[in-house]
Amino acid sequence: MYKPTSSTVWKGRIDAADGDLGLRWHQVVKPLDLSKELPIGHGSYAFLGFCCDEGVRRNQGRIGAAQGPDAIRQALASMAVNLPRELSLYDAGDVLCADQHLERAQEQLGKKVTTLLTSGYRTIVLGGGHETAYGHYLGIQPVLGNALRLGIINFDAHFDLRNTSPQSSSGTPFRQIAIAYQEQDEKFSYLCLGIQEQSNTRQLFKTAEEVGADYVLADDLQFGVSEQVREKVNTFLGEVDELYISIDLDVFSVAHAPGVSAPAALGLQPQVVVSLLKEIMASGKVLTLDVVELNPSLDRDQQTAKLAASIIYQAVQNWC
Ligand SMILES: N=CN[C@@H](CCC(=O)O)C(=O)O
Ligand SMILES: [Mn+2]
Ligand SMILES: [Mn+2]
Repeated sequence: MYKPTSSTVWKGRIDAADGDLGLRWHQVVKPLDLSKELPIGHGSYAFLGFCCDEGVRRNQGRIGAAQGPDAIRQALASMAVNLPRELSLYDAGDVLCADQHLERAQEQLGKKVTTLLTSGYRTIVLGGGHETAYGHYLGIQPVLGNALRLGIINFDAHFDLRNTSPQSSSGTPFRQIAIAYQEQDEKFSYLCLGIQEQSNTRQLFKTAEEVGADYVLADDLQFGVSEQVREKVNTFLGEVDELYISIDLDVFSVAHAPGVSAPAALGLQPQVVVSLLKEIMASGKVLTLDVVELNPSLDRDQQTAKLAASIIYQAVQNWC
């Protein structure tokens, strides 16, 4: 169910003649074995893979996202090191989903996320289908003090608020979280950015309204970030104490992200997402982040994996 990362995945170009100034991420990432006692994180970044596409299978999608974490690592390997000096990168290995036991794998993911967060790391979970989000949330929840309000921002073409009956899947994580809030009689603070109108049924829009989900349509993000959208995001940021950011790669146009289960013909341009993401990361409220739904078997020349890696790079560079 858990395996520390293999050192062979972090490899890439070496600019030996440039010394420290020529370093890339594969030369500085350190392994972190979560089955042992952890050094204090001091705000360093820890990658944790969730090798799972059981939720995608249950959601009638195209499986292959279980191979996502290693494909993202390979693309991250060649990122240039421009990190603040005191911060380090760690790879905390992978949680695996065995024998279609999705719920067990999500619990395991949650435990590992809790361990990392309580030890002072900034977690970056590498999915996995979007079922990653419910496991991720299980790990965040115990870390929040009673007085702290969690906000969830999901960059996604889809609400992922499907009914959990007959079973949970990659289409249900935010419904599962909404139910958890409802059971506690607390407000569910969820903002979904990049919704494709034609890919979400009237039932999903109705559920979004019922659970109090807010959203911005992809149509309203096609030509940059308007003042209206910026205001909506800033109002949301102002109402919460901690943020969980989830980035489903199918929010991007298929021209940029072909390697996903459900590609979006009218998806977003990467630069629009990056500019919003930078502002959100700079809020000082981001606790943890995931990037999900990469299916390397559907990718084209690592295009989607490289986009995932570039998004993670931008998140790290702008994480305050
Ligand atoms: N993770 C969510 N996936 C989408 C899939 C849509 C599709 O298959 O077209 C959803 O459930 O809405
Ligand atoms: Mn999704
Ligand atoms: Mn999606």
